[in-house]
Amino acid sequence: MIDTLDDLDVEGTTVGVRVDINSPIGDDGTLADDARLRAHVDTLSELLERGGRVAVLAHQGRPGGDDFVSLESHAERLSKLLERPVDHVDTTFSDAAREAVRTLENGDCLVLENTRFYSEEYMEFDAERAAETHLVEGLAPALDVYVNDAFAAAHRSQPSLVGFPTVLPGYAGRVMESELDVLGTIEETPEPRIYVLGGAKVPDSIDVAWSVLEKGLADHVLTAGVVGNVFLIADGVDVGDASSDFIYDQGYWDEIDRAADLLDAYGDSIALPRDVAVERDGERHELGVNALPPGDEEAAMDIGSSTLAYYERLLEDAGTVILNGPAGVFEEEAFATGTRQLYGAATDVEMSIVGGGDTASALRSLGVDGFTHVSTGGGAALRMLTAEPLPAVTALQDGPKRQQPADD
Ligand SMILES: Nc1ncnc2c1ncn2[C@@H]1O[C@H](COP(=O)(O)OP(=O)(O)OP(=O)(O)O)[C@@H](O)[C@H]1O
Ligand SMILES: O=C(O)[C@H](O)COP(=O)(O)O
Repeated sequence: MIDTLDDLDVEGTTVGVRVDINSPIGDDGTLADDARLRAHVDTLSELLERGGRVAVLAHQGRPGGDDFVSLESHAERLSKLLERPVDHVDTTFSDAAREAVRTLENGDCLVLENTRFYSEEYMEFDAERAAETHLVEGLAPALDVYVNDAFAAAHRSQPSLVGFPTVLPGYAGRVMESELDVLGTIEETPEPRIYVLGGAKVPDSIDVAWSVLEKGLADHVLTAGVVGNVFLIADGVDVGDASSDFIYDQGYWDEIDRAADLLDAYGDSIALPRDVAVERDGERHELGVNALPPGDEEAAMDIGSSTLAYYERLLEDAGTVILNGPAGVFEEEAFATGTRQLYGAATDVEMSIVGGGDTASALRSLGVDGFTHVSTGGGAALRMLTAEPLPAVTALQDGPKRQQPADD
């Protein structure tokens, strides 16, 4: 059982709120897309309107990456979205950070610096050990309670996610609550249950396929995108040099053996593309798998229309469909057809769940909506869709194991 904001007496309480606003960053090093910030507006507004004193904690990027930047521009954007001043503090758990948190008044909000600027935050710990990190020991004394709204990072067992709820009373924010409501009950969703696995994260998709087929969660797994191409190769189809080289370059060659093992074990439940679309003379051109391989330069960029018809027929009988990753290179209009149509057909299923933040923004750009639930998380949603526990959720469930360090 996890406490939510309904269980929290907010007025006058200093709340550390972990959000996931890890976002695309432009060439100038500032925020380029605010979709993830918008997702947390309900939680933050509610806490502020109820008289909370809010210190926002978040990570941005990974060390060494171009998107590993300060949260200053995130704070500026949050200020506009929340329609109130939101200060940015350029440290996370120093004296200055604690002082800024302690001087918050009811209804005030500040953003602490990128948690991953400190090396401990890029490590995975068990919850007890995470509670002993500099970040948690340094900041917890200035907080009364901890709210975790960062569903999209909940598959990480990093200090800001599992350490704070070990020393402070922990609550799920509104994003976390709604994600858990839907994704935490995947085993109870209407059957038959179909998983559609597309996109380019082949190892993750094969992990999901193994897990959901082994556990009997999936009645069918439909493959598309690069995942579909890997399954075609595993089934003995020559998808051509261009697609094979792409799979090899991504380091996914070993995945073909894993896909073949999966076909041996659960072949009857796994659907493979029956045709693919390539670019020929500058246009979309469809080829049945029997007509493969295509020309040397022609990559399989989308599923074709007979695959779509086949998958749509399977979806007609589904009670629940869970989708992750696009069916093709949706960024190019000629190859967006598979994603638009397949995801469109999924909206007619009684329960339709989309896992994966990037897929969600792709769907918005393609004008497809009407799903039962679109998750804010990529890796976290995938893990939940296999009915595996998430460390940050377990830490909230377990509750504080010991007293928070004393305020000085
Ligand atoms: N047949 C294909 N060949 C090459 N690239 C493909 C093909 N099908 C899909 N893609 C690419 O896959 C990418 C998206 O895959 P990915 O697995 O990262 O999905 P995602 O929705 O971004 O996942 P998440 O939200 O979990 O990050 C897109 O950029 C798309 O162009
Ligand atoms: O974007 C995400 O999936 C989350 O913010 C987690 O980020 P990470 O994969 O860098 O831990």
